[in-house]
Amino acid sequence: MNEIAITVKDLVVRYRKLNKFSIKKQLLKKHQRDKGPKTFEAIKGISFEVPRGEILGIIGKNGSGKSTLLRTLAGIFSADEGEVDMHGYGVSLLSIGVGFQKELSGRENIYLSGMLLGFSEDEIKKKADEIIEFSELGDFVDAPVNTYSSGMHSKLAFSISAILETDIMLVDEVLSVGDERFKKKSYAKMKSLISNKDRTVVIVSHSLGTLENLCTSILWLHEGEIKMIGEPKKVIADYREFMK
Ligand SMILES: Nc1ncnc2c1ncn2[C@@H]1O[C@H](COP(=O)(O)OP(=O)(O)OP(=O)(O)O)[C@@H](O)[C@H]1O
Repeated sequence: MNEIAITVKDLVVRYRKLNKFSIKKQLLKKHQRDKGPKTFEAIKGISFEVPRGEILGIIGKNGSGKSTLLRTLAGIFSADEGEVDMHGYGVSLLSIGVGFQKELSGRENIYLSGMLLGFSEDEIKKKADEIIEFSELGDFVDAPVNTYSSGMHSKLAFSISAILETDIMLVDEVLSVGDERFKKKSYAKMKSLISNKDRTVVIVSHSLGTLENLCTSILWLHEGEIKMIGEPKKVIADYREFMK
């Protein structure tokens, strides 16, 4: 089966650079004209394809563009140039710190996130108890999310995406969510989600050992460009050598 789940073609993603605000300059009324380009290119025209069922790991040093790429695949950022095609598959992003309405309760956010992922209210209702149980939030599930600790926040985020399974799962560094026990539990859950041969997974992580175990292919991103893509052992070995 050689079906393609994700196509990325000549993708460019830019951030707008904010003018630095300086109180000192304001006070001295010294306005300096901002020189140089107004945008920063985080992804510089990359192309690759992910076949259905593949588990693609993305590695690269800090600031190389991994999260930017993942968020573009998730549709949170849009391409400034080029294109991203998820071929009509349902996509969810497992990530810490995105997507909750903080004044709403955990339970309300389960419904909201589920609907944003394209599930019906009935489908979410059927899975809600399982999500709450997996998240270990207990009664806190009915408290506003802005009262949660960061650990509770990420446990809920993980549980929603992990229980409401989608065809394509994008995973951003959540392999280390919560305390030791939850970490083990979420890793096991990830493994079972990944083991579904129809599911396509893209994982961003700095845990090279974990990626080598989980992934069928690795993409090494370097300063917004693809340095290497291919067999996990080979790419990770070269990356380790490079990072020495
Ligand atoms: N909101 C933003 N505005 C401007 N520049 C940004 C913004 N977010 C990220 N960048 C820049 O884009 C580049 C890529 O960032 P990104 O977060 O994608 O890197 P990363 O590979 O995920 O890094 P890390 O391993 O540290 O998580 C970095 O140079 C970063 O400074």
